Amino acid sequence: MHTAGAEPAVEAVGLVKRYGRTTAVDGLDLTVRRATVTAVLGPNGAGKTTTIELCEGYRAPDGGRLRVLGLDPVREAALLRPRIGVMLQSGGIYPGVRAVEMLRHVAGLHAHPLDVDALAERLGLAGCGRTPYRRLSGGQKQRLALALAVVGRPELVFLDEPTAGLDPQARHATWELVRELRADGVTVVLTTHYMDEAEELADEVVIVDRGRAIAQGAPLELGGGAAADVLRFAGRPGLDLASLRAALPAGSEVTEPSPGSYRVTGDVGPRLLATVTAWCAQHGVLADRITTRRHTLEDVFLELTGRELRS
Ligand SMILES: Nc1ncnc2c1ncn2[C@@H]1O[C@H](COP(=O)(O)OP(=O)(O)OP(=O)(O)O)[C@@H](O)[C@H]1O
Repeated sequence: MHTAGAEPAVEAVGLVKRYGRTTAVDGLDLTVRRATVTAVLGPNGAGKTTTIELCEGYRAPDGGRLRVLGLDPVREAALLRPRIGVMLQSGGIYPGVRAVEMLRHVAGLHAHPLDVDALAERLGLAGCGRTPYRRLSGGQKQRLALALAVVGRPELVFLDEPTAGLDPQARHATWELVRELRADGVTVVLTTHYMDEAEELADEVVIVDRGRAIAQGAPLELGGGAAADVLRFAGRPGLDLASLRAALPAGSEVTEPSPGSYRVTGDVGPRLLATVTAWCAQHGVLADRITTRRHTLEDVFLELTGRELRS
């Protein structure tokens, strides 16, 4: 439907937003290509929601440059609003209004809306179509907010934590919808705390920390590809890492991100596992909860910031 234009869907350079003495967004750079899914990932308070609200034109930046679909989101809000879909985290909906009525009303404001009944059906809202908004469950409210964001067939959709608190079935229905939007040429920007969500859905992941984008790239590219693996184990705190490091094959690294929790990176295979357990045996350490897995975005975040993503 919408072809990928030359100009990005979102372009932020040195974006700044302050709330009193708190700098929520602190020189953030972000480029979102058209017809892609971009996941903005980061810990609580990193500035994700504020960034999205700036893009939507709900807040005015204190510094930097921001263009959304080539427009200034605040000064050209009247031109931008009809072209974007916004999923609000809460509020903004009259408590007495019925779910499907609301959806029909919003669809009616757009020239080429999606089919309301089909959308309600697939998001599991058909059964509660006559229920007043205030009586909907948290998950139903969330799915309605998603439906409202996309029903007008926008060019660009902002989804703030679209699957937070949803059950697995609703979560997968949401993912499916996001994939279809993308296939239809829609650009999707979503925030999430879930690594698997970012890895499943996103063409591009932006890791935000303390108001800045500290890394951006394709999930696999950021994760270092399948070759970069991690072995984790638990043991007593304060093990002699220098000694363990000396025993490991070249190219490996070991750290203790939190007391008693150890993380070994490198070519994780049977040899590395045997080396670690042999070292533990020699040093009277009962290694517990030994796991090996692919290097994830969570590991990338840890390496970039020295902190766990969810603290
Ligand atoms: N309306 C506001 N007034 C004052 N401070 C705010 C306001 N909104 C956000 N903040 C502060 O700005 C910082 C960034 O918040 P923001 O909600 O953008 O982060 P976030 O990454 O979306 O976090 P979360 O994952 O918890 O939703 C935080 O320190 C927050 O306390």
